[in-house]
Amino acid sequence: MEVNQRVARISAHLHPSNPQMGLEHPILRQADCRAKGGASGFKVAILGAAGGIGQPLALLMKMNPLVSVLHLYDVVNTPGVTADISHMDTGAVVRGFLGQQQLESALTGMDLIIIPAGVPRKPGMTRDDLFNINAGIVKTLCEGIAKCCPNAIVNLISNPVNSTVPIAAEVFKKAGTYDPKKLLGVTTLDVVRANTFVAEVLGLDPRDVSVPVVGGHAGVTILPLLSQVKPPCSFTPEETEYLTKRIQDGGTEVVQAKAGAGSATLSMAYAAVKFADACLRALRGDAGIVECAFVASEVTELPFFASRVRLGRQGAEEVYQLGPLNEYERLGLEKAKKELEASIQKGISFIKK
Ligand SMILES: NC(=O)C1=CN([C@@H]2O[C@H](COP(=O)(O)OP(=O)(O)OC[C@H]3O[C@@H](n4cnc5c(N)ncnc54)[C@H](O)[C@@H]3O)[C@@H](O)[C@H]2O)C=CC1
Ligand SMILES: O=C([O-])CC(=O)C(=O)O
Repeated sequence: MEVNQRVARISAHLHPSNPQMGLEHPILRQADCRAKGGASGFKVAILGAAGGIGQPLALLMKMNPLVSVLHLYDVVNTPGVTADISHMDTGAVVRGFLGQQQLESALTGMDLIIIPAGVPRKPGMTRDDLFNINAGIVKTLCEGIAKCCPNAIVNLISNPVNSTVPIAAEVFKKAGTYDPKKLLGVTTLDVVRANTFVAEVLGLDPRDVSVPVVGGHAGVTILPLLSQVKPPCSFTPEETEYLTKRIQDGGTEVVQAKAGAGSATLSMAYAAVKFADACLRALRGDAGIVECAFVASEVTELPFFASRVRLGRQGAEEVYQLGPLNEYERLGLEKAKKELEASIQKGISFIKK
């Protein structure tokens, strides 16, 4: 076949959102290459991929050997981010999608959807102050998921997580696609921080420390269970107070340090990849994978709660009880539940109203 004919044929097969489209490469076009791509592994989409979390998250997911196809969706800047990341010499094939009209193409066929879309906090704001903007964004994205990939596992990062997870659940219920096991609010950053701060106090390597963090993802709803730290250890009342507060205020610490330039992005991308990788290993069939996440729950009287969950092919296949709490943690739990109840209700009402 003449090169010109071949290029014409291949151009017709290029995805309309391919960021390479319009770039005139000499003689050989991208789709003209012999690589098949996506032969084995999972298909992952990041929604909000051009943002502060989205970009490093995309970078790290492109490095994950379990990912065969990586879709990057945002309402701005995905062509540049996609072109950039697609040059990394790792296995995943990267495709970019820009704007609402390409949302369905971005979602179709995906196994795992990670959502860091939405506005971040500025100093003086609570996560709940983001509700008015982010609730609508999460609703639209979840409507797309219900339509195009209703069986995908969803990792929801957008704040306020305590309300956006109930919003997503209501959207899926309305569409008749809700599977509570597959909707997971990402609270891994709380665990990552807790491991780091506890390791600092104990003089250990953070990689050797595991702290369960339960409840939710905002202020007092973030409840580290310091009585259940592994390796087993004990804390003075002062250490307990310091650690609990620092873990609960970890997000605000970063928001203040960034002084108006957003909230945690790099540590969040790290945490999101840690969690997404656990979900992918579970999808592959690995046994014994346990992570904390904000999920539909019967652990308390609230319909959603963060606790340790066992991940499997279906998502959060088992939600673990909290285990024995000390007096400090019991008091913390009561405070957490009060605030959580209102945030969950706010999310549900946003869709039901
Ligand atoms: N769960 C957690 O532990 C954490 C959650 N977050 C939350 O993650 C969210 C994102 O934070 P950043 O990346 O720092 O914000 P950012 O503003 O840097 O990026 C957000 C991205 O979302 C995109 N976006 C806006 N509307 C969209 C839509 N309708 N569809 C797709 N994309 C859309 C924006 O264009 C932007 O690229 C915030 O809500 C933040 O509060 C942040 C840190 C930790
Ligand atoms: O604090 C924020 O707004 C972002 C966030 O959720 C975190 O860093 O934990």
